[in-house]
Amino acid sequence: MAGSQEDQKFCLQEVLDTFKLCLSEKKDVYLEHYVAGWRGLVKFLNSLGSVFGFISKDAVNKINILVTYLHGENGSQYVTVQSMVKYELDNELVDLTKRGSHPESGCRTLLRLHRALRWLELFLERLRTSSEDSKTSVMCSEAYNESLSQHHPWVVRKAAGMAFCVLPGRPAFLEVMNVGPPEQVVAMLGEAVPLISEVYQITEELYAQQNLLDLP
Ligand SMILES: CCCCCCCCCCCCC/C=C/[C@@H](O)[C@H](COP(=O)(O)O)NC(=O)CCCCCCCCCCCCCCC
Repeated sequence: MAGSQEDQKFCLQEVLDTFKLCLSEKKDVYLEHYVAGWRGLVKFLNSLGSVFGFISKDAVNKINILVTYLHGENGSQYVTVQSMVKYELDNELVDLTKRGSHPESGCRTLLRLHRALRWLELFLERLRTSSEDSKTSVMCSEAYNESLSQHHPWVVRKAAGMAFCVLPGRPAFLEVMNVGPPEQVVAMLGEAVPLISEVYQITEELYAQQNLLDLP
C-alpha cells in the first residue's frame, strides 16, 4: 500500500537498528539502511502532526529519489554511499557548480539528508542530556541554527522556526518514541547518538575529500 510505511508507529529502537546496519566492516555506508533510517524518522515526524508535513514531504521526496536509483538498472552502483559517489563522479552524473542536467543526482540528494543528519545528532544529544523541564522547541532550534539552517533560505528558516514552536513538550516527545520510561529513552539515545555521529563523520569525510560539500 502506498505510503503505508510512513503511517506506521514510530519506534526509536527500529531506527537505532537500521543505523546499526548502515556501516559495513570496512566502514562503508549502506544506502539501503541509510534510507531505511530516514524512513523511520519520517514516521516520527508524521506522528507529530500535519504542521511538519512540509518537512516530511521534502524528506520523503529525497528518500524516494535515492530508492529509485537503488532499485534502478544501475542499482549495483548504489549499494554504498562510497560506490554511489564514485559511480556518479566517474560518469559525470553530478552537477558540481550549478544546477544543470543532473539536478537530482544521488550525491546532491544524499547531501541534503546528510546535513539533516547533523541536525539530528545535535538535537538528540541535547535531548539526551536535557533536564525534565527543558523545552524541545529550544533544543530543536538551537540544533537547527548550528547546522541545517546555514543551508536554508530565509523563508525555509522562518517556516521551520514556526513548526518548532508547536513541538510537544519533553515528556510527550519521549513518549512518542515508544521506548518506555524516560530513563530508558535516555539510555537508548546514548546508544543512538554515537552511531548516527559515526555515519555522519564517515559521509562528511568522503564528501570533503571529493569536494562535494557544496553541491548545488
Ligand atoms: C522533531 C522535529 C523535527 C524538526 C525537523 C528539523 C529539520 C528542519 C528542516 C526544515 C526543512 C524544510 C523543508 C524544505 C527543505 C528543502 O528546501 C531543503 C533543501 O532541499 P533542496 O536543495 O532540494 O531544495 N531540504 C533539506 O534540507 C532536507 C531536509 C530534511 C529534513 C528531514 C527532517 C526529518 C526529521 C525527523 C525527526 C526525527 C526526530 C527524532 C526523533 C528520534
